[in-house]
Amino acid sequence: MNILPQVTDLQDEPLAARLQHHLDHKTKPLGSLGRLEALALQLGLIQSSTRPQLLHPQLVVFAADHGLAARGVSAYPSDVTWQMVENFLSGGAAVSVLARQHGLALTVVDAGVRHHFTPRPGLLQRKIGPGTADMLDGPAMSEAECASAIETGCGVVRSLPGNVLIFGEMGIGNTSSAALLLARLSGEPIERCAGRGTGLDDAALQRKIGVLQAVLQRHEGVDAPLAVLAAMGGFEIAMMVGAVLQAAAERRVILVDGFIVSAAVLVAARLQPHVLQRCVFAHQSDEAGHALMLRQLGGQPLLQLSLRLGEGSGAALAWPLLVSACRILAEMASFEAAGVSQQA
Ligand SMILES: Cc1cc2ncn([C@H]3O[C@H](COP(=O)(O)O)[C@@H](O)[C@H]3O)c2cc1C
Ligand SMILES: O=C(O)c1cccnc1
Repeated sequence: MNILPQVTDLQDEPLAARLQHHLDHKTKPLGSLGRLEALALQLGLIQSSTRPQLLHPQLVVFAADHGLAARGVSAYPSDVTWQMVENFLSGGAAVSVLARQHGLALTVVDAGVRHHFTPRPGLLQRKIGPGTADMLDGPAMSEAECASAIETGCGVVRSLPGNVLIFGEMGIGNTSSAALLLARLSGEPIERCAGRGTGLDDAALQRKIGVLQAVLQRHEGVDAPLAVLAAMGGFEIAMMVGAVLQAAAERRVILVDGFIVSAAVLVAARLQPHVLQRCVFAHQSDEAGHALMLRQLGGQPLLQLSLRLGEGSGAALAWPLLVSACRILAEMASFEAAGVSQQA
């Protein structure tokens, strides 16, 4: 593979101090805007500015199918992947509604759905293959396919305008991939990483865990992030790894959705740790394993709404908080300017 995008350290003590000074002198008790203040500071550091501005936010949904889905790890059939892609494009999915509500440009990327789509606006055809292979039999994808997916993800980000990327995904079976990536990269037992996904009952969840255990055994000794991604990832996840690396290298803000997007961030962060400085974690999904994933990433989610959908829905819901954080920095008066008395 060509060289991965390089992600530099954003640490800038003088700028952080200036941002904190601005926040501390706004007309409010010290620290009273809580997490919004930390968010404002992070956005300022990403953009190297005391007046960060969010321009042309792009919501990008990566979609692909998974060979492992044939093993009964999801409550829904693989056909739902392409059917939901059609639904995203015709405007009827949750993420379509939320993108419309918030004025977010929505792009769907076919990273490897087992279906032929007719070309249309809003759809990028970037198929690596017709779904991954069954990872119980061998690697989900070859190293060449994995590299191609990562490079394609980089290219998708390069082709989009603006300074904010909001990532979402669609792919029946992909909570399995995400759980496997978490288990192998963190060393945590699969029982702590895997969840009900689209809504498995207790018995089906136990069967899913059994399948995932067998997958981990099949790929025993595979530890390097890119090898783990090829063995147990998905085309949409690998493409998101590239997209995250590229967005981070360009110092764009990355708004992370739920469990599956977080798994892509986990892989990207193992390759380039400073990626995490650009990531805002939108919410903590109800998918079991996401809390553990966020701990691994050192990420504090903005929202906790018991969502367990994916698509980028949680990220779209968190978007206005980023806008508010920027506007607080830009528009709120200081004690001095407003003539308000400071702490006694
Ligand atoms: C109708 C429908 C819409 C969805 N939108 C996102 N997902 C979510 O569910 C899938 C992951 O769960 P699992 O690993 O159990 O298959 C992903 O496609 C994810 O985005 C959906 C799932 C369904 C059924
Ligand atoms: O958190 C997610 O992204 C998620 C959870 C369940 C199903 N699909 C996605």
